[in-house]
Parts: sequence; C-alpha cells; structure tokens
Amino acid sequence: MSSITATAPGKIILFGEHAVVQGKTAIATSLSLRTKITLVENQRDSLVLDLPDLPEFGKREFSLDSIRNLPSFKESVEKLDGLVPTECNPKFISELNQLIDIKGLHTFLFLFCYITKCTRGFDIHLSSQLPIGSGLGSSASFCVGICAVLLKAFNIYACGGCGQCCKTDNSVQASEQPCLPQLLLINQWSLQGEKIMHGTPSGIDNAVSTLGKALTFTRKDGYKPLNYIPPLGILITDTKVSRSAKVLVEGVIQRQKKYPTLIDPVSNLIEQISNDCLQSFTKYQNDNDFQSLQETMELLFDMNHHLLVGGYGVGHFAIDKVVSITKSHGLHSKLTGAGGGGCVITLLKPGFTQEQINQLKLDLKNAGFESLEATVGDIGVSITY
Ligand SMILES: Nc1ncnc2c1ncn2[C@@H]1O[C@H](COP(=O)(O)OP(=O)(O)O)[C@@H](O)[C@H]1O
Ligand SMILES: C[C@@](O)(CCOP(=O)(O)O)CC(=O)O
Ligand SMILES: [Mg+2]
Repeated sequence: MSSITATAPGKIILFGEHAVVQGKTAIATSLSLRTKITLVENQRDSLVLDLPDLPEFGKREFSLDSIRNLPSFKESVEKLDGLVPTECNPKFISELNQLIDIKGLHTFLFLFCYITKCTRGFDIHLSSQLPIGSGLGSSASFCVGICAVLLKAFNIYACGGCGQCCKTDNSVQASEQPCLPQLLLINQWSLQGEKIMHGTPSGIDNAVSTLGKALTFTRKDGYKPLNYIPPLGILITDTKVSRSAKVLVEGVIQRQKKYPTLIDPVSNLIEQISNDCLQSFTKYQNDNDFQSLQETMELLFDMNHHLLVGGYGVGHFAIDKVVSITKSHGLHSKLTGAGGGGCVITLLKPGFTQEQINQLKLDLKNAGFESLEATVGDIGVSITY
C-alpha cells in the first residue's frame, strides 16, 4: 500500500466557546494552519509513531501484541463496526495509561484500536502548523486527521466507496475532500477522540476541522454551515501559556452546577451575542455597510470576552495583557477556545495599514507574545493517496 496523507485545519471560535458546552450557539471558522498525518503500512506487526511536536514522546514503536494483549482489548474492539463510532471503554483507557501516560497518546491509540482493531502494522508521522494547547483546535485537527487516514487505509466508507472517496485513476495522485457521508463518519469518530482530550467536548472543534469553512453549532442540532462570513481582518496572538482544555471545560461545568442562577444568564447572553453576530453578517450582505458591521463586531467581541473572564472564569493575566496592548492600538480582542492562556483573536480595523499591523505585532512580541498569520475559512479535512 502506498502512503496515505490527510491534513485537517485548526479553527477559531468567533463567539460561544464554553457556552456551546452549555447547549448555546457558537460560531467557528477554520484556519489555514493545518495538522498533517501520513501513514504507510509496514510488515512488522508494529505501530511506529512519530510525533515531533510532542518532544516528551518523539518517535516510538509499539508491538501490536503489546496493545492486543491489554486485558480489555478484546472485549472493547472485537464486536466493533468501523461504521459505528463508539465511545472508548474507560477500562481500556486506564490500561492504555499503563502502556504510556501521555493523554494525547490515549486518544491516538483508542482511535487506532477501535478503527483498525490492531490487525496491521503502520509507520505514522503527525505534525502541525498549529500551536498545541492554544485554543486553535489542535486536538480536534489531530483527531480528524487520524480518523481520516485510518478509515481510508481500511476502506471503511460510510458511502460504500463512492467515486469521490475512491479515485481509481492511478495516473494522478488523488487529493480529495471525502464525500459528506464520509465526512460525517470522520467527524463522529473524531468526537469520540475529543471526549478523551476534553472530557465533555461540545463537538464544534471536530466539526469545523472536518467540514472547514465556517459554521454555527449547538450540541442539540449539531453544525449548520455558514454560507457566508464577511472578510473580517483577524490577528491571532498566542499567549504561549499552555493549559488543559479539559480542566477549563470541567471548571465551567462545575461553576454552572454550583451557581446556575448566575451562570445561566451568562450563557443566555452569549447565545444572544452569537445570534446578533449572525444578524450582523446578514445585514452586511444586504447593505454592505462595513463600518456598521465593524462597530457591532467590536461590541460583541468585548462583551463575549468579559463574560468568558468574569462569568466563566477562564481568563488569564497573559490574556489581559494581550487585550490591553491591542486596546492601546484602538482594537478589540477576545480569548478564543478554552482560555486560561492559549490564543486571543483581535479584530483588525478595515483601514489598518501593514505598518500599523507590524507595529502592533512588534509591541506584542516585545511583551513576550507571538502573533500568527492565518486566514480563515480554509477547506476541511483533505486526503491524498
Ligand atoms: N501536532 C500534535 N502532535 C501531537 N499531539 C497533538 C498535536 N496537536 C494536538 N495534540 C494533542 O492535543 C492536545 C491539545 O489539545 P487541547 O488542550 O484541546 O488544545 P487545543 O486548544 O489546541 O485543542 C495535546 O496535549 C496533544 O495531546
Ligand atoms: C471550550 C470549548 O468550547 C472549545 C475548546 O477549544 P480548544 O480545545 O481550546 O481549541 C470546548 C468545546 O466546545 O468542546
Ligand atoms: Mg482542543
């Protein structure tokens, strides 16, 4: 078998992070920063995994027997159907922890075992343009890429193997976004992986990494593609403060349980912010009044940010510093993703010159932060084979 490669985009959440876990509407768009995974079958009945972005792991080899012999392996995977995404058996997770105590590897090995049943050996390399643990959905793009290549390698197709998913013409290297049924299968398997990463993920991160472009999301109704988003200028700044999305998500859940009368109004107001954003997008499509759109978006950024910090408690002094620096340039910012560090998004003004952007980036750099150049609305997961 020749190699199979998948790339999956990261994302920014414009509005609604954490509130989406509470069942509210969030709006997310994909980024041009992507995770790439390449898989080649080997004849050594082993899994050779190369994760250069995880220095504590690096490159290691697992004999498939060391996984197959885990006590609950057989009961966990033997009855599985690759077309039916299944949540990980908690017993199996604790046994994987005996094998290796790095959470991301539990996610990888869970997806590998449940989708492939450890029947064949592979050399796998995964790396990303995304900062890890920074609110740009690196975990989701990690899961989406893994699921895409494994389902492809084992010819597991929700569509039964349509022409879009199974190019037979060997003359050219096929590079395709899988068909929608296959995208939905990848998305659902990825959500199972995100459950290990995030504990209680809403599903928005894996949805936008799978489908790309922009979408609205609620836990009840899932995703709805956004057919149009205005050409907003967004600067992404990484505070370089690492944090655990799982801990932050759990913290908001516990705070809501403890103070429902205080937190539910916060979530309801964030829902209103998301809805007002959608209305402002539609208004702009009709009246082309960018000034009015910018003014509304700046207010929505400020409100959502302060509700995340004051209401959900997911701020951080480094985030405050980034917001303050951008404010000194007359700009409005909000944390994106789980918070507690990670990334901040800043709404650039239409008339901002490159010189002004460079000065802003220099001020942020001098304060110890790193600004990322990325465009929004990239395509979703893509497979080359
Ligand atoms: N390129 C990568 N290589 C290895 N592991 C990765 C990579 N990207 C993400 N991960 C996994 O995802 C975890 C980060 O997930 P999370 O805390 O949700 O951050 P994010 O906000 O980036 O999604 C990492 O700790 C690691 O386990
Ligand atoms: C905080 C949350 O709304 C988004 C998490 O984003 P990230 O993993 O920090 O990129 C959690 C979720 O929706 O699963
Ligand atoms: Mg994540």
